[in-house]
Amino acid sequence: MTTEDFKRVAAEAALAHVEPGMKLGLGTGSTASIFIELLGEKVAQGLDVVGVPTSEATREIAERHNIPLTTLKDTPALDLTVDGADEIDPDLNLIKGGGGALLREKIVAFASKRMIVIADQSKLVDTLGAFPLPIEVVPFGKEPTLRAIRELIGELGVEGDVVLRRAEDGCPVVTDSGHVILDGHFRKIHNPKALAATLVGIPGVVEHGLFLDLAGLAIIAGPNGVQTLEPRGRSFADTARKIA
Ligand SMILES: O=C[C@H](O)[C@H](O)[C@H](O)COP(=O)(O)O
Repeated sequence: MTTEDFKRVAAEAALAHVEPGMKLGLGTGSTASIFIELLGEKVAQGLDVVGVPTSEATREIAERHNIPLTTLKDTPALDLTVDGADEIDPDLNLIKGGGGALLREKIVAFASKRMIVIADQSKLVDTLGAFPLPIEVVPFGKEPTLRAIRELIGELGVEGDVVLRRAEDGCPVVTDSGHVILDGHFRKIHNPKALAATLVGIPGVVEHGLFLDLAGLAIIAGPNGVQTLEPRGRSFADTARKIA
């Protein structure tokens, strides 16, 4: 089986958690896209759900599969978000944003009672950080923002450089919300909470790709089949967030 097959197996397993009437957060990326495609098949068979896309790319995919969509304005509280990740640690802390959708992904996950992360086994890590950490910043003043990030993470003892993400044509990648992305090549993030707190305190930083205490269940597929992981010491049921 290929990585694509594993992604499909994980996405299929996540479908079992979708119930009629649910309001869903629809993730972004290749794994989430497979989930959306499979969800579309269920919708075609009569499943009644509504979704909030986490990116314009996901909106297009969901529309193509005739999944009814809503907005956080009309539907501010969601039942479940299903999304992929770039890295997943044993506490189900995540790095997300490899595709640049981290801001909307985090807003949607935070508006959801529960979040399931789906992935192939290669995304499991002991310590986050081998995947560059995306940091979404306002274009205005991105140079001093970058300098401040370098300086303050240095004080935290986090090593590695932070670089502006560019597209193939050399231009900065611009997110759906009109921001740019800095990628932090930290190799190992030993204290994700401290790093997250430092980053959000820097003017110009809109969001970062550390998703801490958001995922309640990881569905991981690999050569040995599907494994489900819960955050250490908590069951998926306990992770339900109290939202309006
Ligand atoms: O911005 C992109 C998202 O955070 C994706 O969920 C993440 O990059 C994983 O994508 P994929 O399933 O394609 O590996």
